[in-house]
Amino acid sequence: MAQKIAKDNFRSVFKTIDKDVVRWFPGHMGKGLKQMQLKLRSVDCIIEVHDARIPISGRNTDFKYTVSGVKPHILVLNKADLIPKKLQTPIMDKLKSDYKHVIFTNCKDHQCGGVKKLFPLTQDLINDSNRYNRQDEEDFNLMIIGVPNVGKSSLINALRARHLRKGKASSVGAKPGMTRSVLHKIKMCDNPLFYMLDTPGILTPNITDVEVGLKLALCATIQDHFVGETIIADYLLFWLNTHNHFEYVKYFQMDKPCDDILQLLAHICKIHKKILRIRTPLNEYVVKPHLDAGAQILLKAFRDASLGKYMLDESLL
Ligand SMILES: Nc1nc2c(ncn2[C@@H]2O[C@H](COP(=O)(O)OP(=O)(O)OP(=O)(O)O)[C@@H](O)[C@H]2O)c(=O)[nH]1
Repeated sequence: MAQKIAKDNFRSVFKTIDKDVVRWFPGHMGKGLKQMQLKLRSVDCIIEVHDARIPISGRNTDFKYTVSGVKPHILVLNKADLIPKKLQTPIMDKLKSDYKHVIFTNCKDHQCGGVKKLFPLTQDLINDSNRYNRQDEEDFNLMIIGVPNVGKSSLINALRARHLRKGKASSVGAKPGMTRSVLHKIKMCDNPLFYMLDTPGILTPNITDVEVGLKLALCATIQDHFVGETIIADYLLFWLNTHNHFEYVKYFQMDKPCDDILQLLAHICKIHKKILRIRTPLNEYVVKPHLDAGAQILLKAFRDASLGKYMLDESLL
């Protein structure tokens, strides 16, 4: 009840920023998309990876018209360990008109059922498809696509560990934009002979909806400093409050929920001792909370699920 009363005064709309804040489409992404299109003739199946925390928001719909269409296509929703498991079926139901084949994976766990299922499904879809110019080829080429930082390299490594017992072929990074070398061909499996074309993460060039852009930022598909840690943290607080997820109150040892990001960040700085000492022109020191450091702590707690497992598109199901 206390939470209900507090929430009545909270924001119901997030309206602080300009659309341009979430627009980020570096040159290498445009170049990458063109190179992917050129390689399509030699591809037998497309594996599109997306973040399971935003299964509906932020998928690059350009893929559908440019690199996909006639080829078998599987949507892999990775980082499934970060969302409540019970949401997997409703998500598949919601996506079924766009994607016939959806698999949930957790690349942190090589025994994960989704990683095990992926290649048998790929093989079935290729067998049932028209390979056009590639009918006589004995090897199968897969292309992995997706927006940055959704775990494409991690999935390649997990599949290679499973099918080839090999170590890392693709570098994994916590920051988006790690994979820039365009269209690396990587052996994935001997029998059947599968190769994977690794591609750089490509964001949709026109993020028209600010909330979609902020969800992409919250899931670290856009580098934090392009949007600003405090703005992303503010959106997280807004999202948690509007979806009645108040686990942060206990996690950050607060008395009650709050809707003011500066108040929350100041509190986090206090308990984590993130304080800045600033010298004044009069040679005196003032102390103030290191708000960016507080925002990073809050974002990290969301991203590693310490605050709880959340699926940011839950109201779209
Ligand atoms: N919790 C969790 N984290 C994951 C999973 N898969 C990948 N990660 C993490 O997500 C981050 C990005 O992983 P990458 O594999 O580098 O992602 P990518 O899509 O290749 O990134 P780009 O090269 O930027 O396009 C890393 O910090 C990984 O450890 C997963 O299934 N669960």
